[in-house]
Amino acid sequence: MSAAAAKTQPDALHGAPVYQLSNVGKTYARNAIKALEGVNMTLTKGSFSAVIGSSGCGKSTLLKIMSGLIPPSTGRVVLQGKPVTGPRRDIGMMFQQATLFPWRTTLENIVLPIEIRDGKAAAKAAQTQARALLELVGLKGFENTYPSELSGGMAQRASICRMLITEPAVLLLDEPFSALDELTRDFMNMELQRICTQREATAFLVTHSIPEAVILSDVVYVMKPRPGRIAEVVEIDLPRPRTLDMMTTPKFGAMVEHIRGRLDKEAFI
Ligand SMILES: Nc1ncnc2c1ncn2[C@@H]1O[C@H](COP(=O)(O)OP(=O)(O)OP(=O)(O)O)[C@@H](O)[C@H]1O
Repeated sequence: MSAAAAKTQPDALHGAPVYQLSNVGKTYARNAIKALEGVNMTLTKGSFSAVIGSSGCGKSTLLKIMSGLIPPSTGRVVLQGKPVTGPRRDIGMMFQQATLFPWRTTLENIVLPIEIRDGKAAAKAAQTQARALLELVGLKGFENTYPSELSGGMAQRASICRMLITEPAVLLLDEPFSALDELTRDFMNMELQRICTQREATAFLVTHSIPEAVILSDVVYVMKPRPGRIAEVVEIDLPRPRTLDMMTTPKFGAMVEHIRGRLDKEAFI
């Protein structure tokens, strides 16, 4: 077998289970498309997982079900011991675009989830925490800046703060840095790793990039389409913290090649 350890169930991750998906399936009633079938997955505390697969294999459907935005047709999703039946406070999400409100300062954008949830006074009280988060992501001094004055990478870093302000148990990341140039994206991925490690966050990333999945993850789920399913679970046993230098090592290359070989051709970038 190649350097990538192909297994049906990862055993290097012994943390407490945070997210548990059992036999999750989804058939869209409108067109009877079976978008997902028999998905079983356990994310453990502090682990970083990525899902990779060709366009239309069900990645977004999986993320929507995990976040409680849509219900599964079959199976169960349990987060921190409670079934996910709708959007939840302990789930943080991040998307491709930063989606900051242009009329609010960086600080005001970051405390917005608190304001929506608990009101203006709570949002004001959360400003101290927001300032600490801005420092964590290297945006100290940009508290009163408006989004139009931030670069793409800075805006995404502000989005990370907005996601973290509610202290979610899990981070669901839908290609958060795909709109950024390659250098910024690599840098942001290392930042993401640092933040996740520091906060012991459990993260789940949807990506089209095999190297990105490998450099960030403890486990990579390879999906196949029609019906969308997990074809293989690949454990990534590179040491932590990961560094960009690792991407040039033979071991990293072997893992990328292994996953590439498991994917349909249209998944390549
Ligand atoms: N709301 C919907 N109604 C009906 N069919 C849908 C809906 N959303 C997705 N599908 C179908 O379900 C399948 C999986 O779609 P999904 O968006 O989950 O794939 P994906 O892996 O995220 O794709 P991409 O990488 O292109 O974003 C596709 O065949 C798609 O056409």
